[in-house]
Amino acid sequence: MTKTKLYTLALIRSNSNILLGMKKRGFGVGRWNGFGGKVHSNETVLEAAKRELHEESGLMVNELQEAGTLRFEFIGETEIMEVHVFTTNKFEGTPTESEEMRPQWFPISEVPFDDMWPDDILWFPFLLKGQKFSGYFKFKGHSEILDYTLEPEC
Ligand SMILES: CCc1c(NC)nc(N)nc1N1CCCCC1
Repeated sequence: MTKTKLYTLALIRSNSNILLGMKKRGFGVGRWNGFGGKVHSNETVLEAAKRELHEESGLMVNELQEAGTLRFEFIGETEIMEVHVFTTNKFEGTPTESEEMRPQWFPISEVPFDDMWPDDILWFPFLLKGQKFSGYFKFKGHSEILDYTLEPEC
C-alpha cells in the first residue's frame, strides 16, 4: 500500500540571488538544495517549513509563500514523497552553516543545476516567475527521471 510522506522545501530570495544549501550528510548529500525536511506529526506543513529553514540555515521567517507541490516516486520504494515548496524574500538573520547544510547565495543566473536534484531545472522556472506549479516525478535511483508531469497550478 503506497503511503505519502510530507516534506517541506524553502527557497529564499534576495534581489537577484537565491540561497541554496550544500547537503553535508544523509539524503541528497553532495547536492545544492533549498532548506527543508520531514513534517512532524505535531505540526502543520507551514510550521515545519519554518522550523526546517531555521534549523538548516539559521534564518527566521514570519511568512512563506506557497510556490508549488512536487510528488516523487522512487522505483522499488512504497513511499511517495510529497514536497511542499515555499519561497520568500523576507527573512531575518544571517545564513549560518549547520550540521546538515552549508548555505551559499547564488545569482539566479548561476544556479548550479548540475549539482542539484535533476528535477530542479524543470520546476525552477515556475518558481522564479512566481507561477505556482504541481509536479510528479518517477525516479530510478537518485539521478534518472523515468517520466514526469509538471503544470502550472492556480
Ligand atoms: C528527494 C526529493 C527532492 C527532490 N527530488 C527527488 N528535489 C528537490 N529539490 N528536493 C527534494 N527534497 C526536498 C525535501 C527534503 C527531501 C529532498
